Amino acid sequence: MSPLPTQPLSPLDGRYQAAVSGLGEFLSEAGLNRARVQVEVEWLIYLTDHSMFGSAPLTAEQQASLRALVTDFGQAEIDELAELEAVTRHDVKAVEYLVRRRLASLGLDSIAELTHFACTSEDINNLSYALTVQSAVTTVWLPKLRGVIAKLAELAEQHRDAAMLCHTHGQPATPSTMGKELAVFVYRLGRIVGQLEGTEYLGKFSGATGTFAAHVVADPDAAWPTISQEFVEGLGLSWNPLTTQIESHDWQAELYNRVSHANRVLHNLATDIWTYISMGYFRQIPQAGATGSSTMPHKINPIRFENAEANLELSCAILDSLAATLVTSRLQRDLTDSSAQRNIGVGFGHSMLALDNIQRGLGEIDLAREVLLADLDANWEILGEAIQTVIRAEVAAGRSNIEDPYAMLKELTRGKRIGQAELVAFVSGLDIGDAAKERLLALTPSGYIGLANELVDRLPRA
Ligand SMILES: O=C(O)C[C@H](Nc1ncnc2c1ncn2[C@@H]1O[C@H](COP(=O)(O)O)[C@@H](O)[C@H]1O)C(=O)O
Repeated sequence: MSPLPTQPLSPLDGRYQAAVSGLGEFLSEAGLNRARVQVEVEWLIYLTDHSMFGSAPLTAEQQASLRALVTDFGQAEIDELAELEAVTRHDVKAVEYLVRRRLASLGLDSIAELTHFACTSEDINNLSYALTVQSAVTTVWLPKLRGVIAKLAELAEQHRDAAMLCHTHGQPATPSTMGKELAVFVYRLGRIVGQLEGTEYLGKFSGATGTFAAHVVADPDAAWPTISQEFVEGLGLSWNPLTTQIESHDWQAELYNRVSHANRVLHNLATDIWTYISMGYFRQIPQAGATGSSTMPHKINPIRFENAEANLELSCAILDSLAATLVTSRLQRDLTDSSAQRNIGVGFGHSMLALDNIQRGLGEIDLAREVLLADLDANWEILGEAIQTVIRAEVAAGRSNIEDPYAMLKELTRGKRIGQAELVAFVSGLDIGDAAKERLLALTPSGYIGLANELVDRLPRA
């Protein structure tokens, strides 16, 4: 057997590449290296703009040519960095050397020694991770989540009035509408999106042990904490003033916990829709050319929701691990965070893939209203709650003397299948006020939905 050509080991880089490719723009190694170049370049521009260490501000053209190193970052830079790193055995040093090489070719040798000035690698790395994770979350993952929420909100609105038998403990229970049940997920996910929108992306820029030691020795008079704050905030990040060598990663733990929380709510959605499909409440729309089972030709399987379930679990496993481990680093630093952070994209990738499958799955189901109605009609005993509650209200209001209405209805309905006729006969014989009796006689399982449909209208408008 001849060996295969090099293969991607992760399915995210193989069969699912198209669904997650937007994340690779930021959370891949190349995305990280491009951000590292950006931070190095911006620090050079900051130092020269402030004429530090005898430098003079670069011309607008020179600044643009430096920034073009970021915007034009491509395969040539990726290959060159790999070559440089093979020698340096240090990924950030390789980026510094790449920038220095470009300075030479741009005729900016005079500022070469300001490259990576007073920086420890983490000064570059933490800002690069904050920038790339921020971009991935705000421009790729959150929009995908918002797309799923919008689709769910559309379905909630569409099925606002579709009465449905509920199941608590898997047993028939007081009905709702399918719209309201979907709206619950819209509301839950919307809250988490709100929290995610408030994420603080923190950055530190204070040298080898977070003390500005090299900075102060190089220029005792400069206001280094202010410079650090200005620089970090200038990149669109929040400044972390007090750290060891590494940014403490608390913002990352907070973010990944929230993303995991969103994943878990989506998992609940996926398993609920799967269950509704298996109950016949949702019908799967056949896709032209698709096969359900390789042997049972009749089948359409709910594979979109099953794929989502598995990938949400994988995403949580990775993001939970990151959230749990990134917040500790021995003394002033160990390198475990660096190794772990290389998997941020994998954590988001599995979630992104799940979102893609949920989005597709939601577009391939139809509500089977007749099944919903038939199920409601087969379970008149669920009106036991309505009847006992109305009797109690009548007793409280002095219009009835019935003793222990709950026990009475329990006797009639518990563990039994009661039809419309038995319930009508039972209600007709009740000694309660006329208006209440009329209300009960008019009640059907599909009409016993409370305010379920109106509750859908309480969803915040997008
Ligand atoms: O500014 C510094 O570099 C300070 C230095 N701490 C480090 N900070 C950040 N990166 C470092 C550090 N040390 C190593 N490396 C480089 O990390 C890379 C680890 O590679 P891999 O195991 O593939 O994740 C790999 O490229 C390593 O070379 C310290 O001594 O405190």
